[in-house]
Amino acid sequence: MFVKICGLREPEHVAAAVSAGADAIGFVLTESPRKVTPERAAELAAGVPETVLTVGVFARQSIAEVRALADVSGVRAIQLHGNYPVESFTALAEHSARLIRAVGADTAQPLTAGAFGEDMLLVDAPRPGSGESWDPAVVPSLPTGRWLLAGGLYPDTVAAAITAVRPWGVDVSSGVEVSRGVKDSDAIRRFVAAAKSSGPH
Ligand SMILES: O=C(O)c1ccccc1NCC(=O)[C@H](O)[C@H](O)COP(=O)(O)O
Repeated sequence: MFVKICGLREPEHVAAAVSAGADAIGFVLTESPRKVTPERAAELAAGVPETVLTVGVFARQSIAEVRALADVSGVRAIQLHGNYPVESFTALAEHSARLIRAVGADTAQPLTAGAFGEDMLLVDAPRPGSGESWDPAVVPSLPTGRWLLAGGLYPDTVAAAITAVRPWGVDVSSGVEVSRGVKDSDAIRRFVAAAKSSGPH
């Protein structure tokens, strides 16, 4: 089970995620209580093993801005929220080896992992980073393949969610926080352990 911990802002929480066995860590480079500067993301990512994917999270920014922020931060992957067309992914594919396409579970589009050339599809609540969950029963067809379940997951609920929808991976932000934008190392460890013990992909 691939596990991404998103919205990290402090070195101790990066260390907690990496030592717990997270596969990816996210830095929010767009408007959010979790926003960090690209320079801060670069500091936080320094020393993170290459086996852990560092992800820059973007929403409704121009591709030129995404490129510029990704360059300064040095993230190894780019996560795009906000109905970007396939051309945006094509343009960024030359820039970054790994792309994550984030969509709301309420999208009218088919949930097909890889349809835009992305490495992973992230199916999220309509309001990203809100801690709100969504009901898989209202989605006509869940994806197969490399897709991440996100939205309102917590250390105590992630195992049941994995059992219910069998994603390839999971992503969390609010569920490992003590207050909005403030992460908790113990919750990060508990989340990773619960997700990893829920079996393979
Ligand atoms: O986290 C944010 O504040 C954010 C802001 C704007 C776009 C995306 C954002 N987060 C993206 C993520 O990958 C979150 O981890 C994902 O939406 C799940 O969030 P949560 O429900 O809080 O666990």
